Formats: sequence, C-alpha cells, structure tokens
Amino acid sequence: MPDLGKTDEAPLDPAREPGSDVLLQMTGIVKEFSSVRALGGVDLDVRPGEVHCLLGQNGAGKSTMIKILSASYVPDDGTIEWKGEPTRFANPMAAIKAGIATIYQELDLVPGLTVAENVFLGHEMSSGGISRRGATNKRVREILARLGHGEISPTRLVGELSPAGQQVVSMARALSHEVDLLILDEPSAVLDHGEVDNLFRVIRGLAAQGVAVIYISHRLEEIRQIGDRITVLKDGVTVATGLPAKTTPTADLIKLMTGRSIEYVFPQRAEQAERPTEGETVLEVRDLSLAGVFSNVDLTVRAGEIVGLAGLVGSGRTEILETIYGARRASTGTVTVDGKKLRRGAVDAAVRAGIGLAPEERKSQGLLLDQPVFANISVSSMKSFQRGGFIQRGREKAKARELVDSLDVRPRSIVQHVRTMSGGNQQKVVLARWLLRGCRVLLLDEPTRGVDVGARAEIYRLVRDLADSGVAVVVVSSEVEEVLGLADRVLVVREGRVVHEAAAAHIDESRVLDLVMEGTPA
Ligand SMILES: Nc1ncnc2c1ncn2[C@@H]1O[C@H](COP(=O)(O)OP(=O)(O)OP(=O)(O)O)[C@@H](O)[C@H]1O
Repeated sequence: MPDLGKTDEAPLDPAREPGSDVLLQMTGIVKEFSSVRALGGVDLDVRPGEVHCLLGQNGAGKSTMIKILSASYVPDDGTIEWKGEPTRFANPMAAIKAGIATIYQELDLVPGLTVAENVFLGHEMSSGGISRRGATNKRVREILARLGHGEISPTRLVGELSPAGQQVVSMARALSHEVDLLILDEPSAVLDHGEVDNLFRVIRGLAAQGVAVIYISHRLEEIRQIGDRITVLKDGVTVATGLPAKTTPTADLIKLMTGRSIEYVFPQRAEQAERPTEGETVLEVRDLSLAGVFSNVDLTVRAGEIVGLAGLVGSGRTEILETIYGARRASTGTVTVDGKKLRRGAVDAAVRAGIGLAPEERKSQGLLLDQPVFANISVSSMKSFQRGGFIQRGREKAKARELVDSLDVRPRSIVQHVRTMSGGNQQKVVLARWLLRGCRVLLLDEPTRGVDVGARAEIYRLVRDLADSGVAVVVVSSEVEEVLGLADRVLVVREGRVVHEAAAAHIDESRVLDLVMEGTPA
C-alpha cells in the first residue's frame, strides 16, 4: 500500500501497464429504494494501477454504485470481493480503513474549519491525547504539495477557498489515509482547463504508484485522456465492461449508454447559416463594470442570436451575467432590453423586461427538493397557468411532461420528488423551468454541467430552437467546445475584461484556449 506523503514525485506521463490481477470485483449488485430499482445487477472489476471509467446517462446508477462500494448504502443483493476476499464493509469508515477513498460530487467539507482540520477530520494526529498541530500542518503541507497546490495554507478556512481549492482539500483528505482505490465522482465539473490538467497529473502519479482510480465523468474526451478501461451502465445494469478507453469509438459508447445513435451533438452549422442573423437588437450592454470584478463590458445580442462567453472560473464571466440580471449592482454602465434601460441592481426590473437567468449553482439556488418535478418546472411560470383565479393543473402538467420527455428526464415521471433524483436529472429539471418561462433574454450559466451526452444534445437543440423563436441567448461555459458549438458569436473574458470577440465559425478551439489562458501560469 503506497504512502503518498513519502513517495517521490511521480513522472508526468508514466507508461502505465495496469496489472491483470483484480483489486475489486463487484458481481450482480442490486439496490432498490422503495419503489425504484436503482441497480438491477451491476458487475465491475478494477485492477491495481488502472484508471477505470464509469460511464452512463443521468440516473444510470453510477453514484448508487459507488455509494455501495464506500459502504454508504447496503446492497440488497450481489457480492463484493476486495483483494480476493468476499467483503461487506460495516460502515464508511471501515471502507476508508480498508483503502477505499471516495470524493463525491457534493464535497463533504466543513467550511468553518481550517484546511488541516478538514483533512484530518475524524482521525486527528495526537500524542497522549494532545493534538499535534505543528505535525498535522506539516503533513498537510506535504500532501497539498504532492497535489500541486503547495500554495494552499493548512491554516486557511475551507469556506474561503474556490470550488477547485475545496476539491483539492477533499483529495488531500482522501490521501491522508493509505489508499488503494480512489473514487472520483465527476471531479472535473467544478474545474477549469488548467485545473483539469493538474488533476490528471495527480491521477497519473497515483496510478503509477499502483493506486486504482474509478473515474466518473460525462465528458468523453476526458475519458480518452485519462482512462484505461471503461464500464458502461444503463438503467442500473452493466451493459459493457473492460472496454479500452483510448480506442473504443465515441459512437459505440454513446450507443451503449443511450441505446441510440446521436449523430449531431451540436445543432448543425449548415442549419445555423440559413438562419437570419440580422434580427433586431434585444439586449444591449454598454460599458458595464462591477468594481474589482470586471470592467467596461460591451455586449449586443440580437433576436435569434446565441452569444457565448468563454473564460476561466474567476474571470468575471458569471458576475457579468449576474450584473445584467440585476442580482449585482453595476458600478458603471447600462443594460437595455428592447430599447428600455433597466434600473441598476434591480432583479424585478430585469425580470419584467424579460430577462431570465439559469444560474450555475442550480441546486442551491431554487430546487424545491420535496416538491414533484412538475411543480419545480412550472414554479416561475405560474401566471401563464392561471385563468379566472384558478390554476390550470392539466395544462401545467402537460407542459412539464413535454419538457420531461424532450430532455429525457429520468425517471420519466412528473410526480417524482426531486430530492430522490440523480444530480444530472435535477439539473435538467431546473433547466426545463427556464426553458418554459419564455424569456426575451435568456442567460445560461454552465447549462450542461453534470448532464449526460444524450441530454446535452437535447438541451443544445432546445436552446437553438428558443433562439430561432426570437430569444436573445447568452451562454457561459468552461467548455470551449460547447461555446463554439452552440454560439454564433464568442466573447473571451479574461481577468474581468472582454479581450476578444469573433464569429464562432471564424475561430477555433485552440485559439480560444490560448486567449482564455494567456498569462496564466502553466
Ligand atoms: N435515495 C433514493 N431514493 C429513491 N431513488 C433513488 C435514491 N437515490 C437514487 N435513486 C434513483 O436511483 C437511480 C440511479 O441514481 P444515481 O444517482 O445512482 O444515478 P447516476 O448514474 O449517478 O446519475 P448522474 O449522472 O445524474 O449523477 C435514479 O433513478 C435515482 O432517481
């Protein structure tokens, strides 16, 4: 079992030859939640030193599977062999002690504690009952340095760190134990390009030391980059296992995951070229600044147009959307919708003018977790379902059903309570709410984070359809491919300034990446 604090720095790209012996074998795993069969017979084998990718649509059962592995859930049936022995971990601590570390989508850190306190939470270093703060900080510093983040101070409060920084702390916590298997559930969702590179460097280093990694992501290009083998889940069942990550064709993976072929993930350019591009100006932003965050932003969006903002986390892209929406009060500048100037810092005025914002933090900002799907979708459009003092429930539910079908929300139920749905499906529900609301200007912040490839194609199509119906759309995304594939025009935001603007058809991915990253340390 490697001790990560003591080993030398691993090479950047070690030639990995995962062994053929089996570290973990899960066979016929079944898990039911009252009426829902989340897993109906899942198999998985993981070898030491390999990066094993788990693929599947939203709701396929990936998170349930790893919760069983980390002993948060007890399976109803099936066997788990760990290092050749049939095993049932009594509780999550037993799994951790056996060498299984899990980093969930929702990080379970305590914001009010320091980095070091979080890393050693539950297994504090002490001698004779006295906590050894100096030794703890030293050890935490070593682990953070190994993770490429020596700049994070062990004494800093975790709540003050960025999402990427918090993820590093979670990783440090996982590695503060001796670990044979590291499970990462969509780790890249909160990360920028450079940060993903760093994460991959760390993963390769660990794999080179014999640590096995289970890696969950909806981004297929990442799976190619980092994965050795792939297991695909569909509707709670393993449909393929042991596929080579580097060479299995994307079309095959998509077919396995969704049961269908998806020819075009993005709306086709040819169709876009036929669209009128000379619609009237809907949104006009002039010289907009937010002191200390961004300055002098000019942005014009016509009816039927999709404008993409590409930039790193912290570049100011999210704050630009929030300021247009009035959730932040601009220090200078104007926002005009259909020729009408909006009051600064007034969300009500923005909403009345027809601006809608689908925020990045969808879960914390607005899901009614103990309400059914249809109520979550219609909540911002109730006026349109009221007639003579009555709510037209039939129409409300029919609209919700239409969106649930077209976004492929699983389960296909409009009465399911949102709390019990998988992360990606919850996101689809919030997006459906905004798609229903019928805005003049739709501001979308990371619209496909955590959403599977099939649903992405649907979301892109719906956004394009909305634009075609005359809506002005602004999209923020960390994924340059998404910005280029979806938008007509791209603005690159760096350190609070728009540094470049181009038609999406006239700029390529590597140029946008260069512009986004310029001046950022490698
Ligand atoms: N506590 C629960 N109660 C009821 N149903 C649940 C519960 N947890 C999960 N499910 C259901 O089990 C199924 C599998 O969910 P799971 O979270 O494992 O999917 P996933 O593959 O991780 O999806 P995503 O990519 O969206 O994160 C879903 O249909 C979900 O609604």
